[in-house]
Amino acid sequence: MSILLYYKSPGLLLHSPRTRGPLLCSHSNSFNKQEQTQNRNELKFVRGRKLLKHLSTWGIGGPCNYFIQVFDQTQLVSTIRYCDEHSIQFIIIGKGSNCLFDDLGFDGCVILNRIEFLEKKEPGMYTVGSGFRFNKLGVKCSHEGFTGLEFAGGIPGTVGGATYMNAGANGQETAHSIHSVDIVTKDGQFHRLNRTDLNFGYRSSPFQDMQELAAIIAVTFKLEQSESAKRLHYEYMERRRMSQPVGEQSAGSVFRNPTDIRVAAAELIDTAGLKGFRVGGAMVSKIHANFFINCGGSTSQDMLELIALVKEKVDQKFAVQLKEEVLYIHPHLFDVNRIKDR
Ligand SMILES: NC(=O)C1=CN([C@@H]2O[C@H](COP(=O)(O)OP(=O)(O)OC[C@H]3O[C@@H](n4cnc5c(N)ncnc54)[C@H](OP(=O)(O)O)[C@@H]3O)[C@@H](O)[C@H]2O)C=CC1
Ligand SMILES: C=C(O[C@H]1[C@H](O)[C@@H](CO)O[C@H](OP(=O)(O)OP(=O)(O)OC[C@H]2O[C@@H](n3ccc(=O)[nH]c3=O)[C@H](O)[C@@H]2O)[C@@H]1NC(C)=O)C(=O)O
Repeated sequence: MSILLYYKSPGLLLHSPRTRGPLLCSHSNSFNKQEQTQNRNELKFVRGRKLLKHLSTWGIGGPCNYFIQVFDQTQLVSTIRYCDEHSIQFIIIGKGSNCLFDDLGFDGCVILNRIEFLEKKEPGMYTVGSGFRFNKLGVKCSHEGFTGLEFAGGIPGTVGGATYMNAGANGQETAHSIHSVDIVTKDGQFHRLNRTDLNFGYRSSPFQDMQELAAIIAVTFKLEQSESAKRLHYEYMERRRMSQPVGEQSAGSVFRNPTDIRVAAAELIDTAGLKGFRVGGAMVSKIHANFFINCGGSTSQDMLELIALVKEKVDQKFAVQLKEEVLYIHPHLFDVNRIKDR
C-alpha cells in the first residue's frame, strides 16, 4: 500500500530519537519563507511493506513501518518534521552498505537519501548532495585529474555515509578532502560547517555524536590537481578486486582495525583460523577475513551471532577486543549502536 500524506504544519519542534552529542557549528541559516511553502509538498510514504533487505548490501532485514525517498533538502526536512509531529522515529540511510537491519524490520520511518546533485564551483571544488554515489564521485574526480578521492572507487556507499563514517582506504580518507559540510539540525536550521571546525578520526566523525543533527545534506570537497590521479584510481580498484569479495553480499569491513596494535582485524581473524567459519547463512569470507558474507538466506540473528563468536574467539586467542564498524539498527528501541562501540 502506498499513501500520500500532505505536510502542512509550519511549526518545527523535533524530538528525533537519534542520540548525539554537542553541536559544533560555524554559521547558521534558517530556512526561508519560500522553503517553508515548498515544505507543503506531498510526501509519498510506503506503509509497512518495504523490506529493508532490499536497501542493504547485506541483503538482510524485514519491513519498516514507513519508507520514503527524498530527492532534495525540502523533502527531507518535511519528512523529518512529519516524523516528529507523529512521534515516528526515523533513520536516514544511503546505500545501506554499512548497516545491519533486523529481520523484524524497523518500527519507524526509513528515509532513503536520493539528494544527488553535483556542482563544480571552481576547478577541483565539487559540491555534492549527500545521496550522491561515493564511487561515482571518486571516478569523476580522478578522471578529471584531481587527487584525494581515488580510494572511493568501488566503495558502495553515499557521500553522506562516507562523511558520517569518515570512510577510508589505501591511506586516503574522506575527511582529508572535505572543505565544508552542510547539515540540517533537528530544529530545521541549515548550517555550513567548515572542515577546520570538524574533528575527524579513524572511521569517526563529529556527526556520529552530534545530538542536534538531523542529516548531512551536502558536502564540498576541495581537491588538488594531479597527473597520476586516474592511474592511482585504477590501481586501487585492481587492489580491491584482488583482495576483497567483490560482488558478494557484504557490508565491507565488519570490524575497525585496532588502533593500539599494528595488526589488522582481518589478520587476527584469519590467524585464528576463522575464514569460512559459518553460522547459518552468514560466513567469514574465504577471501578477506574482515568481510562477512550473506551466502544465502542469512538472518540478522545469524550475522549477529557470527560477529559475537568471532569477537569471542579473537579475544580468547589474542586478548584483543575487536570493535564493530558496521551499525546495527535495532527494530524497536532506538539503539543503532548495540554492536558498535565507538
Ligand atoms: N572502504 C570500503 O570498502 C567500504 C566502505 N563503506 C563505507 O561505509 C559507509 C556507508 O555509506 P552508506 O551505504 O551510504 O551508509 P548507510 O546507508 O549504510 O548508512 C549508515 C549510517 O550512516 C548514517 N548516515 C548515512 N547517510 C547520512 C546522512 N546523509 N546524514 C546523516 N547520517 C547519515 C546513518 O547513521 P545513524 O542512523 O546513526 O544516523 C546511517 O544509519 C560509507 O562510509 C562507505 O564508504 C562501506 C562498504 C565498503
Ligand atoms: C572495506 C573497508 O575498508 C578497508 C579498505 O578497503 C582497505 C584497503 O585500504 O583497508 C582496510 O582494510 P584492511 O585493514 O583489512 O586492509 P587489507 O590491506 O585488506 O588487510 C590488512 C592486513 O590484513 C591482512 N589480511 C587481510 C585479509 C585476510 O583475509 N587476511 C589477512 O591476513 C593483509 O595481508 C594485510 O596485512 C579498510 N578497513 C578498515 C576497517 O580500516 C571498509 O571500511 O568497509
